[in-house]
Amino acid sequence: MARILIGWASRAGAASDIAALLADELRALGHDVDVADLRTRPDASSRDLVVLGSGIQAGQWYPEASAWVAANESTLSTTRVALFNVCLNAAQPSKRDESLGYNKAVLSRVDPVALESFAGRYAPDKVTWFKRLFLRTLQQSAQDHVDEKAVRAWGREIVELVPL
Ligand SMILES: Cc1cc2nc3c(=O)[nH]c(=O)nc-3n(C[C@H](O)[C@H](O)[C@H](O)COP(=O)(O)O)c2cc1C
Repeated sequence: MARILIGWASRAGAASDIAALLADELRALGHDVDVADLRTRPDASSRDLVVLGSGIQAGQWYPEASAWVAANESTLSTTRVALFNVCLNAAQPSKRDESLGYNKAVLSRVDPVALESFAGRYAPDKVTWFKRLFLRTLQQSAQDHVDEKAVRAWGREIVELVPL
């Protein structure tokens, strides 16, 4: 049984839903899983695997996720880490490199065993007027691409990387 922390940062709920799906999958495999909003500054120590995920705005992880990674850099350097982001570009296979590229800033601080980008959702009612203006320039309408099967499959993949 592995001790696993899944930390997430979310605005529209896609990254937190994905974190919950991963937790469900890993618990079903018999692992000990804590799931935490990174704003609560969870403890990274004594974990066999730390899974970190953030939604993306303007090509960046959310600030609380980047801040938590910076604050825990030294613990993470001796821990197996898997990273994922959640964005709309990931819904388009032709934009996979761009989507994975949104993890770049975090990669300067951690060396993950796995890296993923999941397709998220856009819910206009969860976005402020000012940010909707930004998105309109990207021509986005309401959409939900969260793919439960893909998320659960990645969960099974990353736990295989933990020697037991
Ligand atoms: C203001 C704003 C900026 C965004 N910028 C990007 C972007 O640069 N690239 C992208 O692929 N998706 C972008 N998105 C889409 C989000 O990444 C998507 O809604 C994702 O589901 C967010 O994760 P969350 O639901 O956990 O907050 C943006 C969304 C908003 C509201």
